[in-house]
Formats: sequence, structure tokens, C-alpha cells
Amino acid sequence: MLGHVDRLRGELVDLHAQLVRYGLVVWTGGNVSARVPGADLFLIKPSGVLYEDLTPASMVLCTLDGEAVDPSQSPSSDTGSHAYVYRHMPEVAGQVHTHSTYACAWAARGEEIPCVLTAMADEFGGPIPLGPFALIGGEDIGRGVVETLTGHRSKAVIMQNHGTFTIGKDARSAVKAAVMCEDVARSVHMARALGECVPIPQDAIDSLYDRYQNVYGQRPAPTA
Ligand SMILES: O=C(CO)[C@@H](O)[C@H](O)COP(=O)(O)O
Repeated sequence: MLGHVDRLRGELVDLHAQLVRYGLVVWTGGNVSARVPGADLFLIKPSGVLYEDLTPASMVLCTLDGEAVDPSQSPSSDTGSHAYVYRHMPEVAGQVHTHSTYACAWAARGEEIPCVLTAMADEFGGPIPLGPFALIGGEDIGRGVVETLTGHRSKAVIMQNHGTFTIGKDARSAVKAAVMCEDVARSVHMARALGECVPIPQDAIDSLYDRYQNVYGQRPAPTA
């Protein structure tokens, strides 16, 4: 278990740097977490720490009740919500939260992002849904994420008046979902400003999603 924790500490530093690289966060906003395989534990960003100051040791190990194992550490404001998602969605092993600009524009309008681009069908299998308004600091956001994404193809949710929350089979997948969410939020926001968007038929969405999820990219090397 300690091997997993040490590995995930380093991975989380790198993944937080990806949020900066893709322009998804400013100052200390946002966070990434990763479930520890085989343990009722996860690691998450420390609260209020600048991205350039994050280190493997600064990542906070927490229980699935959202408590820091080391009480001297202060985990992210969203720790209770990340913990709630991990408890209620066992398939989830990574989560990301951002205030990325265009996704927040959809959050401020209280609108889901309609599936009008093939990139949305590929990655999200349909629209990016809107989740409820929820206060920060407890489990309310996590409850809204679970209510919205359970049984939904999308791995991203636009939480009303707040921002993006994503889930994944690992933290890297959740970061990818956050990057792709902001990319399509920007494109569809621009399109909407210039006119009506053309919806993609559901059968085409299904075909695009199946291809991207099951065919796209490099095949894994054959095992010896
Ligand atoms: O949305 C909020 C605060 O309004 C938080 O989610 C911040 O975006 C990140 O907080 P920390 O992870 O640094 O506590």
C-alpha cells in the first residue's frame, strides 16, 4: 500500500501541473485526488497551496470519511465531497475540480453543454450535464456529483454557479476529462454566441462514443 501512496504522491504533483499547463486553474483554485488501490484511503491536494509549491509530501492522505490521516495537515476544501464520491461510486479512482473559464460561464448560466461536437460524443457520449448548486466545505457537492453522474456516460459535470467536477478510472483520466470539458465548453460557448448549434443525432453520438472508447488510439502491446 505504501508503494501505491508514494507513486500516487508523485503522480498528483504532475497532474496538478497539467491543470496549470492547460489553463484550467488560477492561484490555488481547483484540486485533484486519487484513490489508493486496495485501501479505504485517497490522496488530495492541500488546501490553499499554490501549484508551484505542491510537492509529493504535501499531498494529504485521507480516509473515505474525508479525514486527514495526519491531523496536522489541512486537505482541500472539497475533501468531504471527493470522499463522498469515492464512497458512492466504487469505480471512480480519480477526481478533478476546476473553475475553468468557459465551463464556469455555463455554470453561471445554469446550463448543461449540449452535444453538438463530435469531440463531445467521443469523450462524454452526449451532453455534459448540469449539477445542482451546492455550498463548499462539506459533502453537498459530492452528493450533487453522484446524483448527476451515476448512470450517466459523461465523466464531467458542470456544478451550477461553481465549476467543473470530473471523475475517472484514475486521476489521469479525470484530468483528461477536465481538459476536454473546458475545450468543448469554449467551442460551444463561441458557437452559441454566433447562432444556433446543430445537434448530433443520437445514433451518431452512440457510434462516435463506441469508436472513441473502444477503438481509438494505440492497441496495448500483446502480453508475452
Ligand atoms: O471552489 C473552491 C473555493 O470556492 C475550492 O474548491 C477551491 O477551488 C480549491 O480549494 P482548495 O482545494 O485549495 O481547498
